[in-house]
Amino acid sequence: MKLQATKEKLILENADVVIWRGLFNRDESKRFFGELYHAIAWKHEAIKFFGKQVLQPRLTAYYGEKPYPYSGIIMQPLPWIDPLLEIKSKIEPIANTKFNAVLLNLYRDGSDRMGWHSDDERELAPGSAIGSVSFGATRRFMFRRRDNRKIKIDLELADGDFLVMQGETQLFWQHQVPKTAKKIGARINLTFRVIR
Ligand SMILES: O=C(O)CCC(=O)C(=O)O
Ligand SMILES: [Fe+2]
Repeated sequence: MKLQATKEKLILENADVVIWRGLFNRDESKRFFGELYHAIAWKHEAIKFFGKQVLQPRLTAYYGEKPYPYSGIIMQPLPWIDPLLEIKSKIEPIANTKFNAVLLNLYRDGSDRMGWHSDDERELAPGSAIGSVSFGATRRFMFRRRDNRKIKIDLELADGDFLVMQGETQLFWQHQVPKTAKKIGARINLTFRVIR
């Protein structure tokens, strides 16, 4: 039987965040995780952090049609490959958006993470959707308000989940994937974007 994905709308002021739980079923998620793990040109990149070069606490890759300045580096895209196009064509009608690039993150274990940030680079089409697909280990995903960092919300992103952030979300909120002491396996995250 084909499981229907369920849609959750986050109740968050000055934000538009929707999560489709299990948009990719177990078998699809397992296949995509394996394909991406092997086919993606994962890199351990240095970024500028308070003027210093530091290695990112995760592996990354960037594919698509336009360069993207991110955390003090300019990421040059690699050309689309099949599994990325397959995922993109599944999520585009759901997000009602044509994406032209994807940033991928590989969290090798619980100590890999992504710190607080907003995806508000000028090169991102303002208000456009960011479509985030997760495969592998479940990780915590948190939002906090930019003008009052005590206001936080916490959710979990699991294998096959699809999260869409758009509208004013990046203007008012930051998000992060914190590290965890739990013994967990790898997670692959793809954030599809619209670059101007
Ligand atoms: O791994 C995630 O779920 C978040 C990734 C993210 O925020 C980003 O790539 O900008
Ligand atoms: Fe982000």
